[in-house]
Amino acid sequence: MSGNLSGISRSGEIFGSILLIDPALARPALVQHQRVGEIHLRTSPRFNVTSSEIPSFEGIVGSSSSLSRALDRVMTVAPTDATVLIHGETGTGKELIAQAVHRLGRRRNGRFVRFNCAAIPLGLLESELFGHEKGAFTGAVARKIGRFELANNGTLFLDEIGDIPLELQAKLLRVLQEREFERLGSNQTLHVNVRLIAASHRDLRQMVREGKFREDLFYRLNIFPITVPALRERRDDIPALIRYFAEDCVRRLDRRVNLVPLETVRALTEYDWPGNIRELQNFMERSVILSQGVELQAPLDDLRWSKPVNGPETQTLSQAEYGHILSVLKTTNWVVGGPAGAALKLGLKRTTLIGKMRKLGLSRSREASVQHSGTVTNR
Ligand SMILES: Nc1ncnc2c1ncn2[C@@H]1O[C@H](COP(=O)(O)OP(=O)(O)OP(=O)(O)O)[C@@H](O)[C@H]1O
Repeated sequence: MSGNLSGISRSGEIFGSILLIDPALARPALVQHQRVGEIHLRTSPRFNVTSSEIPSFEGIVGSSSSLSRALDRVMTVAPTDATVLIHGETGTGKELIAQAVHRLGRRRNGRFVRFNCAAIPLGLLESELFGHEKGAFTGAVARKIGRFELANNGTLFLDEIGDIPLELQAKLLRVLQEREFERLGSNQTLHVNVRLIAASHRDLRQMVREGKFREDLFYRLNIFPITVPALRERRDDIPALIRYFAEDCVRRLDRRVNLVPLETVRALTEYDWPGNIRELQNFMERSVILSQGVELQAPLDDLRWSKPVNGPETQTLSQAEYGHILSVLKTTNWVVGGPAGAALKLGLKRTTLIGKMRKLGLSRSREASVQHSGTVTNR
């Protein structure tokens, strides 16, 4: 049987009885439909693996039909070595899907090299991907091995591929087609054997129509597309994710929480989660930290951020921080790093700002989806 079932059993012992192994799919399927109820957490060290109530496959929690469709596609494509293009909003788990494709494929013993192409200036991006020779440009004090070389005989996961400038797309196409490239500042052609998995929250087809993405590259990438559904399109998965993140945080942070009350589960299941699973994960961590007793005290008021409001309200510090960072990002047209980027304007390092944005669930796609759904924010 293939698939990672480590989340279900421990020391050969099966906990609980609500999981079935679907022999056709070789992964756990939940027998009964998730119902919304209070959640009793299992946080004793005996359960320091994913507890049995949590349906998961390759570390991907959930059993909704839309997620199952995506996981079926993962299992179909993984052994083929084909290029995969993953589409989904920010925080939906695209990287987890990419890792599953790698682990279930022929290259599982090779490296999985991840690289995020977002908000990186052209020159730096080129040298990160393809490497450079010593002296190739000012500041190139030593030879640098690029991600393609690092991923040789393994998998390269290029996140936010829609952010690769047109100038570099031709070079990327050449590596995909000819499997060869040169380091910056070198005439020597290098040959690599890399499986590419690309991901984007943008509509690449639309970018092709707008002339922002090369059509030939799009078709070369779009051999096997996988769409990861937004969390609001798979609300059935929310209770399992609440349990998963709550149990993880309680153990990690050594807290006493053992119950998620019904009204909290209800509110979290109804909320739209524009930042998707990352936003839920961060929210659960915040909730566990804020909880004094055994019952989870979730700051449900924070969830009103993206809902219509009638009048001025007092902002929390996080809301104020979110609003300020957002307004600066708008002035830089969402450029984070570099001399014209938001990080410099805010007096932060690029990585610090990116970390803050992740923690706050602040992203361009979230803002776009909030505007798209016509909601008014109170930030
Ligand atoms: N189904 C899931 N089960 C458990 N954890 C998940 C699941 N999906 C996502 N996560 C967690 O949520 C966080 C965000 O996931 P991930 O980085 O894979 O999303 P992404 O779509 O690649 O985001 P981005 O577009 O911003 O790069 C990670 O910490 C990941 O482990």
